Amino acid sequence: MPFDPAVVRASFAVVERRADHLAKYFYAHLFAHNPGVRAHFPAEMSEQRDRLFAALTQLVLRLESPEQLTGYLRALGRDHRKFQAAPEHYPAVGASLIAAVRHFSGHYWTPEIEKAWTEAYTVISQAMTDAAAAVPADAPAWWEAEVTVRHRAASDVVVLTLAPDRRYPFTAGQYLSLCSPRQPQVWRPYSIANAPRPDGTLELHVRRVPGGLLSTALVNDVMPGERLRIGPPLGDAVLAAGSVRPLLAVAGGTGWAQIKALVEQLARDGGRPATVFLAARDDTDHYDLPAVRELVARHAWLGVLLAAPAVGGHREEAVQLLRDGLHGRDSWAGHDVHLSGPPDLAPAIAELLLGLHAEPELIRHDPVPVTFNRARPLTSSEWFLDQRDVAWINRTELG
Ligand SMILES: NC(=O)C1=CN([C@@H]2O[C@H](COP(=O)(O)OP(=O)(O)OC[C@H]3O[C@@H](n4cnc5c(N)ncnc54)[C@H](O)[C@@H]3O)[C@@H](O)[C@H]2O)C=CC1
Repeated sequence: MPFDPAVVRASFAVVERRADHLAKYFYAHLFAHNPGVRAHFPAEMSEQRDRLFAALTQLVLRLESPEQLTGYLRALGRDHRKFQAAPEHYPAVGASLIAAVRHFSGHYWTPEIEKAWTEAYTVISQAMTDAAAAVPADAPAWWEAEVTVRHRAASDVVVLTLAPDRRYPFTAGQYLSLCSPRQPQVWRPYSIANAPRPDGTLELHVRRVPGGLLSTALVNDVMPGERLRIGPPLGDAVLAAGSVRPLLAVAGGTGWAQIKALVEQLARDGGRPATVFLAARDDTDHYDLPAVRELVARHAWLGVLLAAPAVGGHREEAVQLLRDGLHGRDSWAGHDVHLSGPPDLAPAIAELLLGLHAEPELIRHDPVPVTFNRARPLTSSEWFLDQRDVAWINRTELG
């Protein structure tokens, strides 16, 4: 490896708590030095700030094992064609990223650190530009897709059917990114909720997120006949090739979308024992029950357990119900495990299942977004003041 990941990580730890300021500085630097790039970003930048910057820094910080990231970076590079990202944009973004970290590092910044960041970023951008360049010239950077069906499945959830304008090859379990002309340049990921269909249509489950630009437009405003833009399929939380193991899936909320696609694919493949836990905030939040019942009625190998408290139940109650349900079995050894839901679900449920003998290499889920450690003290004096549990020596006991 040309650079030392530990150097990069240690240097980021110095500035991590100021991630908000870093992100602002990063975009200000990028747009000031490259005015043409501004048009590639949404008009409203507050939500965007966290995204690109967080994604970038997380990539740099995870570079310990570039071979693990290779597939991901390749997919990311192909996906970025939808932003009309050109090779010349990559050095511009890298320069602004490094300028931001340098600015907030103060006297901690050294030529060695700068070299490590530069080399780490080069590995990432090279992998992404190579991947974009390797895509056949006639392959689309994005697809146009018409909304053909819109079904309000719960007060804040819609199930959309999209018809892409060209063949859209994907594997059940993958997700795509979506953009509406109602919110230009705002791309958000959604799981494809079906196995590939002969008519090529795609099902998406969208919950309105408070303050969410795209989800609000999709749930409130988008109507059949409207056109959306979709990026290439992403993600590798697909069924293990050739597996005959029984399957356990845990879905929270609209995380059901991904699991539904996997169940459909299992059915195509002839079926094998599958247990699905479907968790929701409360009974009324189970939004796709007719489809769930139909799948269960049709496939004897499929069992679905609904876990949701009565209306008015707390989130903790919902989480506990799911945990109790999974504890209903002493061992999940030998199961292919798929987890899909809010960001904290996969790590929490994976940990619980490992305690119930699930095998780590058989657990699959989409990457979990990492949040910055804003609690990290800025200076050594802050660190000292932050230590609430000072282990004072109790002289009477000593005596
Ligand atoms: N729409 C889509 O295609 C997909 C959405 N997602 C994600 O799914 C999430 C769905 O959000 P909501 O419906 O608002 O979910 P939510 O926050 O209401 O959670 C749904 C249920 O999951 C369970 N749960 C949540 N966290 C848990 C934990 N730490 N341990 C155990 N159980 C837990 C609880 O039973 C909870 O009621 C979003 O974060 C979305 O990004 C994931 C994959 C696909």
